[in-house]
Amino acid sequence: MAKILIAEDEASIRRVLKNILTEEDSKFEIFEAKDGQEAIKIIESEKLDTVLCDIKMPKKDGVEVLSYVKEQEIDLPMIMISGHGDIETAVETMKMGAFDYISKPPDLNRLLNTIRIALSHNDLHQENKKLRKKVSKKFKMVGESEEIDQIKTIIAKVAPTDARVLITGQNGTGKELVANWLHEQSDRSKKPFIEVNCAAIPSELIESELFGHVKGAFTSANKDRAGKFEAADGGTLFLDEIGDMSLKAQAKVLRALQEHKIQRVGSDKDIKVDVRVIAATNKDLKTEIKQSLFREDLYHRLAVILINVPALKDRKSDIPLLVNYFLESIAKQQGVKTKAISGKALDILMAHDWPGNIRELRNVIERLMILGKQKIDEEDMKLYF
Ligand SMILES: Nc1ncnc2c1ncn2[C@@H]1O[C@H](COP(=O)(O)OP(=O)(O)OP(=O)(O)O)[C@@H](O)[C@H]1O
Repeated sequence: MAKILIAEDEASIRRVLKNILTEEDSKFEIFEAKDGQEAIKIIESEKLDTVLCDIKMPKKDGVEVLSYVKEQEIDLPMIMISGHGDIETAVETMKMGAFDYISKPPDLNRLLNTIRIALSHNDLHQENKKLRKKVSKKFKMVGESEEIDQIKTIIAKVAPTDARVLITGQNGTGKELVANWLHEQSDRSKKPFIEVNCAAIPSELIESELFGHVKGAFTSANKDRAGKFEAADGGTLFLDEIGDMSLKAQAKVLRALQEHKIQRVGSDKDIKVDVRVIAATNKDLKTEIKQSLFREDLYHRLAVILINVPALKDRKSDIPLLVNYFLESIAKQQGVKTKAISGKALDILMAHDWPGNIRELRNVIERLMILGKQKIDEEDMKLYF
């Protein structure tokens, strides 16, 4: 069953379009949005097959909705509807990647034809689309604060280059998300993104984990094994919690970065690797360097570009958006109806300092989705604050 969104501010046109579409196929599931903001919400929460999108709309116009779809890399054919005055804009939207545009008043045959083609385009791209959805959903970066905007701008500039990036920030702020975005927006996106959590691997195993080993290198090495550097060849290696890496492993990573070569543990054979390294830490590496716990030369190799992801308490204006996003995404995950939240309950969330940052916020919302009332209120909040 195809899901179609009609984004149009004029109720009468919405009604006409809806009638045309349901007459064409009673199995079409039609969604309606009366402005661009609503359209984006529906695009985020529904697996749509196509959108009929008016160019002139309040709040966010059709061009902004299209930009959103493109920025988020959502594979969704956008059919733009243009009025008299905005044919030129309609042509512009085609350049931006709109699927097609039709003029108002829409010609019935052309409208239905365009929708048919858009839907068959979807069939062809089904597999691809599923993959994309997975990516865009998993890596969605919600937030409109200046801080998040700045991070998105840096990512867009840095991602296509091979520059190494060091991401700093407290736990749960979204460092891994930033690393994922850098990979997804780079030319390496079709190649692997390999993550190593340096804090979770015992120091005696980290070298073998990163560089692999040959049979007999140590007692339990009963066969040759490639490490993460080799696994990430052509792609991106994300070294999370790099501040926890042993000095010995740091020396080896430094060599790998300088020479683009590694050696498996127990072997002196060089293996060439083409890997972009992105590292993250919640530690202050400058202090670690002073205490001789982190190599300064490695720091300079890693921190070509520095991205600091701010704590949630320093960008509280993003909380309402994040709350809505988590309410909807968790509801979808659990296959239940989403919940509303009262103004007072939201005030309580805004007043909290979120030491566990976005991860903590997500957990609280998840619990509220299970235990809270259909409209989450102050009473429900008493469970947590
Ligand atoms: N801007 C955001 N929009 C939506 N979800 C976010 C955002 N930032 C973080 N998240 C979500 O919050 C959780 C924590 O983020 P992430 O794992 O990237 O943080 P981190 O800084 O790498 O944490 P740690 O240092 O503990 O590894 C994840 O589920 C992530 O998807």
